[in-house]
Amino acid sequence: MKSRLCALLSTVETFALVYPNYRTSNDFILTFLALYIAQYAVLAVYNIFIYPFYRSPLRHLPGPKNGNIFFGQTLDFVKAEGPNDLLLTWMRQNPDAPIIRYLHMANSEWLLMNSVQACKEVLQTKCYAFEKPAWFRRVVGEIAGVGLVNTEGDEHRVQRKLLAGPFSLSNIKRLVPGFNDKASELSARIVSTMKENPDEPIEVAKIFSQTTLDIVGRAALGVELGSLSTSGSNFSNLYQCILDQPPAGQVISAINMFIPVRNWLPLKANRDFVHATQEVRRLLREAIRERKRVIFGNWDEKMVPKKEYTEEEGRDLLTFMIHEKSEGENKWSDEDILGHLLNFFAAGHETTAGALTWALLTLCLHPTIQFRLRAEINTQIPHSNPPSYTDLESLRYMTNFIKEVLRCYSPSTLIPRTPSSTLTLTCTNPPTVVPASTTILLNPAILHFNPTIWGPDAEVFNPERWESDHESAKDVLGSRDPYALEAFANGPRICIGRMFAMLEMKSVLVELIRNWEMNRGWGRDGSRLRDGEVCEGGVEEGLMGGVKVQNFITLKPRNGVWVKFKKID
Ligand code: HEM
Repeated sequence: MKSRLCALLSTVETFALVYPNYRTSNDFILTFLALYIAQYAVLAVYNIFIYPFYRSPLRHLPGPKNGNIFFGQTLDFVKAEGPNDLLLTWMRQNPDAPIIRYLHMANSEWLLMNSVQACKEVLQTKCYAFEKPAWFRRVVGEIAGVGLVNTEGDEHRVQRKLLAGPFSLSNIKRLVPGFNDKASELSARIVSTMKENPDEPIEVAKIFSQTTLDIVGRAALGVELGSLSTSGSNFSNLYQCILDQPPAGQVISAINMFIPVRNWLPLKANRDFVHATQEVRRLLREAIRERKRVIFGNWDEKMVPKKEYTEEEGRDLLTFMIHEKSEGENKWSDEDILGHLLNFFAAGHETTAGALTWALLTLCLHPTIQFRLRAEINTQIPHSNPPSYTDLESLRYMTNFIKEVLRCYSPSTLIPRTPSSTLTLTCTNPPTVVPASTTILLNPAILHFNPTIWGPDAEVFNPERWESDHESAKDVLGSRDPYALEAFANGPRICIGRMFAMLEMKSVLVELIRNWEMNRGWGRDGSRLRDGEVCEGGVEEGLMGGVKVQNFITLKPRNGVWVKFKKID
């Protein structure tokens, strides 16, 4: 926009200045370039140093005023310990402000939605007036491809409606035996690891990541990826390379958000990342082609799908998509299907693994909660068989526990949007006019820890707050609003896999809590305890118990979470 305006102005001015005394075409080119550069520089100075401080309609909103003269708060974000730290500080300074404004790179304005009403307006009432920003689409697109996560407007509505089928409750219920199988495999993995070192703690973030990758693999592709059982499985190695980048890779990814450097930077960290994303795509393309061949048989024959892939009961997501969208006017290409598969893998695996990791951290920090969950499981599911869907749904305290984990440790930290044209947000008084392309940020943690929504104990882990008759419920009515829990976002773009994730987490936790007593295997600084060492910890350690988080786009432990397992006879 800026460059087009400058080009237009410079062309008009060049004609006005050069045409009356025209000598050579060089006069035109040089004059145009000089005018263009000068005007671009003036406009840039205005946008960076004048507009945000003296002209912007957003400049009166509350928020930090101590940013760098050019980078705004960007450097503070880079230096922060974790992804939520700065945002939480601003929320604590302005708990009642529906919107907090801060400045990013080149003093671009960002608005943080800090009330239930503000989030509702962005995610529900005006959902389709907002889009995901270009930089976010670029970052997510590298990992999650182009599918539901990245589409907008009517296209999103149509895709969402179609995918609602495989993600419906009746379909998700069928996946419970698969979740249980993987949960038992996880237990077996703990047993085998303990055979080598019976008293050593085990790092759980990695094994949860392998477990959830296998679960999505089975649900999406109908295949066994073997991440949990085979150390060094190809698929899990590739995802590890994509999601667990070395520091150099993380810096490149951060730069790539704003300046697209990915395709030409000849550094090893970058080459490894690019190779891994391409290899995942190649494997999935192969899976799509192979499945089409199996479903439709030889292309020369009449296209009769094989029976096992047409029956509702047996369909995984890939089969569903091929079957529903291989014909008709708006049929999906292999690349469309690939985009959705990448979405499911990226959106459904690290998030759930993160939530399970934090769940284990809290079980170690609160032995009484662990005890109560075990008692509930033993009462509600007295048989030792794997739990059915009904068994899992009967666990009320477990449901509250998982909701509280998602509240206190939301794996997603970044839900950004941008208005496609100037619009007004009515959650403030007076209403706030938001210019097109301003970045709007929803961060679940700032909503989840806001004392005006959750009460004075907002930063305390307490599953009981989810009980309908809990004593504080009447005082903190805001917490009863469905929009007060933002871990899965809300509105028409709410996480399509939330029922999948809830059942998957319950299945894994039932297996672990039933069979294992779990204790803290990390010290006060979050590092692994060595043989015989114990750490008592204490309340002053707060929600994290000394475990440090990575400054990343999901909430991840920096050095893992170390847990000591003891088999229950
Ligand atoms: C604890 C686990 C999970 C959490 C915390 C989580 C969180 C989220 C959030 C916050 C969004 C909204 C993002 C946005 O609008 O910018 C989202 C969307 C999405 N999630 Fe999840 N998710 C989880 C599990 C899953 C699973 C298991 C799957 C699939 C197997 C999945 C698939 C998706 C997809 C496809 C979208 C895009 C929906 C749309 O735009 O319509 N998620 N998730």
